[in-house]
Amino acid sequence: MEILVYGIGGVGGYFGGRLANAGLNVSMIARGEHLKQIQDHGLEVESIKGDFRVKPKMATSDVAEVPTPDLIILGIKSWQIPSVAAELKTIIGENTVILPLQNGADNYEKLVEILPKKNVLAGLCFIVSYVEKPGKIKHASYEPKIVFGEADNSKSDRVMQIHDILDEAGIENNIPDSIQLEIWKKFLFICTVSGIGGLTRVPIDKIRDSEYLYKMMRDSAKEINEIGKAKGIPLTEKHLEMVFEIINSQPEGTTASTQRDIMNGKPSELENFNGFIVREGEKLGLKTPVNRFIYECLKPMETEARNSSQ
Ligand SMILES: NC(=O)C1=CN([C@@H]2O[C@H](COP(=O)(O)OP(=O)(O)OC[C@H]3O[C@@H](n4cnc5c(N)ncnc54)[C@H](OP(=O)(O)O)[C@@H]3O)[C@@H](O)[C@H]2O)C=CC1
Ligand SMILES: CC(C)(CO)C(=O)C(=O)O
Repeated sequence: MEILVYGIGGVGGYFGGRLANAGLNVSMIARGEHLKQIQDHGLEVESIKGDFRVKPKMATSDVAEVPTPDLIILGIKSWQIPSVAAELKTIIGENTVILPLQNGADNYEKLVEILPKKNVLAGLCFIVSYVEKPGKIKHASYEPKIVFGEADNSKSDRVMQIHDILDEAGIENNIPDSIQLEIWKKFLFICTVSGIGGLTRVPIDKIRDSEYLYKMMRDSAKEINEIGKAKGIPLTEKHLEMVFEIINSQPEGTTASTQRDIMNGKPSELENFNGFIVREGEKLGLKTPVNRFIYECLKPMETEARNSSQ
């Protein structure tokens, strides 16, 4: 099986690295100094699950150079999906399967606006990892896991085959009964903590310590839950409570990856998180005042981050 991992950051680098290290045919799309280091010295992964260095079958910045992939794993940020999907359209084969691992609730929908539905799966992942320096990925904490499935949640031969490959590479994975519910459960958590975390610029324990901010976080989560429900996702009050159990059990100092991007003045997934909730609320006729407040407060900084990264 030919596997292409597009985007060798925290997520693509860890999971792509594990697959390559298991001896699978993995090609990697990276760029700049990171690509050069991977080409010259292989990809280094320092992980709480064991360190390794691996030479992928190919590392390039040009998708046209890679063999037609059977499986493409997307390790890019969610706002990069439209441009990357347009690029992939030129190289996929009849049976290529594309697996997105991004945070965000509408990555599948964005992909199928550009790519044939039959080529696209839905998915997400759990890990805390990042590019420590060009050529090196650091997996700092969290038991890594991929959750994925067909859009109709059928246990097709191809998802079972991917499940076997992930198992072979020692990557914990799960094909749930409803991938849409799993995506929204994670989104409910990540959107809740990232927006308010990015705005207050403090870790989760400091937000928990403030009665005012904790209530604001709950109100934000309630709005996200309502939007999900209105879109037909079987979210309930139980899911809201589960998210707050997770929030309440996070150790001191915890920040989410999107919150860190916001705090570091980098382009972030703000548009795909709180911005998405605001726009969906408008479409559905549901008010989202807390998410709008967070979004509008962070938007000028996001615009500046994007302008200065070009
Ligand atoms: N990191 C984490 O711990 C977790 C992240 N997630 C989610 O996973 C997704 C990916 O996040 P993460 O891995 O942290 O992001 P990173 O920024 O670490 O990785 C994205 C990578 O894609 C590369 N890339 C983007 N466009 C191109 C291109 N055209 N050509 C070549 N390379 C490209 C980037 O390169 P460059 O740096 O040059 O732009 C970067 O190396 C996000 O949706 C995030 O929310 C989910 C769970 C945990
Ligand atoms: C919450 C966590 C660490 C789980 O994978 C995550 O997705 C993120 O920080 O982006």
